Amino acid sequence: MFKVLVSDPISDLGIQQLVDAEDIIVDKKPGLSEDELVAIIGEYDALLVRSQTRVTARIMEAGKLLKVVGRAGVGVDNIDLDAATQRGIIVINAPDGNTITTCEHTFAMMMAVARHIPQAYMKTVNGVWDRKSFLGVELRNKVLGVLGMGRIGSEVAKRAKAFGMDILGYDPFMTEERAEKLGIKLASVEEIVRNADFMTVHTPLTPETHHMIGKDQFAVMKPGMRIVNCARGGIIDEIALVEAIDKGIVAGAAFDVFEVEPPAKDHPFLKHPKIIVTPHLGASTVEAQENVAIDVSEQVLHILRDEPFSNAVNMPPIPAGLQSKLQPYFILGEKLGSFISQMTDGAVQEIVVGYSGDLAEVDTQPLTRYVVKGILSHHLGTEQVNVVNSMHLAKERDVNIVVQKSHIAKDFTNLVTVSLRTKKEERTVAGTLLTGYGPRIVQIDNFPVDVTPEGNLILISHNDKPGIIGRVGTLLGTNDVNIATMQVGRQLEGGSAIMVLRVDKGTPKEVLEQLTNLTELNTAKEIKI
Ligand SMILES: NC(=O)C1=CN([C@@H]2O[C@H](COP(=O)(O)OP(=O)(O)OC[C@H]3O[C@@H](n4cnc5c(N)ncnc54)[C@H](O)[C@@H]3O)[C@@H](O)[C@H]2O)C=CC1
Ligand SMILES: O=C(O)C(=O)COP(=O)(O)O
Repeated sequence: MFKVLVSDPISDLGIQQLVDAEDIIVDKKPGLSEDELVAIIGEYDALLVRSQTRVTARIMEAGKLLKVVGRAGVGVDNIDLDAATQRGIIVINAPDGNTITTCEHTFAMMMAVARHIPQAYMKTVNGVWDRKSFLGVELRNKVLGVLGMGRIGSEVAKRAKAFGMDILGYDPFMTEERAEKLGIKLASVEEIVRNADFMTVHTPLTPETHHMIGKDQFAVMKPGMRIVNCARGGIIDEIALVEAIDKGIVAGAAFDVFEVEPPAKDHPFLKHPKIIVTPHLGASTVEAQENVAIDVSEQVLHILRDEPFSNAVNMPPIPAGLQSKLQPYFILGEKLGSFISQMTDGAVQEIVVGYSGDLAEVDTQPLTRYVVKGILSHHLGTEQVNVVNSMHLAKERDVNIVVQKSHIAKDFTNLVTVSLRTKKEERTVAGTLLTGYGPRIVQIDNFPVDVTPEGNLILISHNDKPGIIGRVGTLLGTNDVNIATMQVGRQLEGGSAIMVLRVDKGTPKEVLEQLTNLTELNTAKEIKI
């Protein structure tokens, strides 16, 4: 049974699939403080949030069972991603569900600031019939600057065209072709600031976008500009904006978000006649809330059930086509990692992963994470290591990871080779996926073998001399260790050789020691997969 904690107001309909799932218990406890969350998070496998809950390192530290933090929305700036990655907690968001809703709120704000709607409403309901103070402007034929041309920015641009606006867009990832398709002109921040009549921001808040519109930009801004921020507080410098309005540079501003939320009671925006505000309502429609909750619940279910999932924020995304191609190899990669780490002595210094054949053609980075997970799990424990933090944990321990690719895979269509270098030795295993048979280890060091990496194994290195197999069999038999299968590999008759035995249960330490005392037997290691 998995326990899911919902700590922000999230659509009931959206999380219904979690509530209905037989293996899930959902607890809804919105509005908890950090201390309250720390006190209870230990019993939960998943945490679902919106933007109110700050998911801090302390909360994740206390979340001993926590596998996933699901954000029912886009921005994850309320979640300590580094802490999550270090602890192997997957953070997912729901990036598509609130795009249109937030785009529409942006237009509501743009129209409202152009026509002074909130100010006019206040006067009217207070009994003042004032038709002189609220002369507005049209959107038609105006230049709209859009900073951040992602999902929301692009939708804003499309709709702005219907209003007859000319659009200047800035986004470091925007290509000329895409700009042309959207019917907008690419421009720099400075060009937008100097030329736009309206400006709207749709970037995440990052060190790069923090105060990207500040004193310097207001100094060269086209007088009379109107500014909308439905993205994140802090992209526009709040103090510099108030100054720019008071100097007559900016004609008006509409903000849905603040540098600190909720803003202090004496925040300069709250009483300013030319600034209109909403309390972070960009994503607040029935439709968007259902969409994001459905999306995030679906992925949380996949993660808890160990199924393929999407929208992880602290892991590079795997395109769907690649995911289906690599998926069968994930188990092979992890088993190879586990196998080699158990057969190698000493602290790991370097991992070399080789991909040959068809695998050389694709992005194998996700698969490398599984190999590294398999290796590190042996040393750090399976609870501590997963595909989110495996590369991070390796880096933290100064383990060098080298990936090599070759189109030639000897006798196999695909081959994954893993070499481990420690202070003491360097060992290698190679494996492949046999259609219909699953993962196979086909090489251990220089010895060709055919081993199914599963269950209790004993890896023996010995000299290829008559009688050795019999002696091993007798010793194990005497100690009640039943051999299920046996594989022997050698390169030269009479030379060094290896034996891989699958046995029905774990082999006691004393029996392994007795094995190494047999004549012509060099080492014996237990490997559990
Ligand atoms: N007010 C609200 O309730 C809501 C706010 N948001 C916020 O809106 C923002 C945009 O959301 P989406 O469009 O869904 O995200 P997105 O990821 O699709 O788009 C963000 C775009 O910003 C661009 N970008 C990043 N750094 C930049 C920089 N330095 N200069 C210019 N562009 C830069 C990216 O290349 C990307 O295209 C996010 O911050 C999100 O959290 C989203 C939904 C609701
Ligand atoms: O999705 C986002 O980034 C938002 O800002 C929406 O926030 P909310 O879920 O309404 O608290």
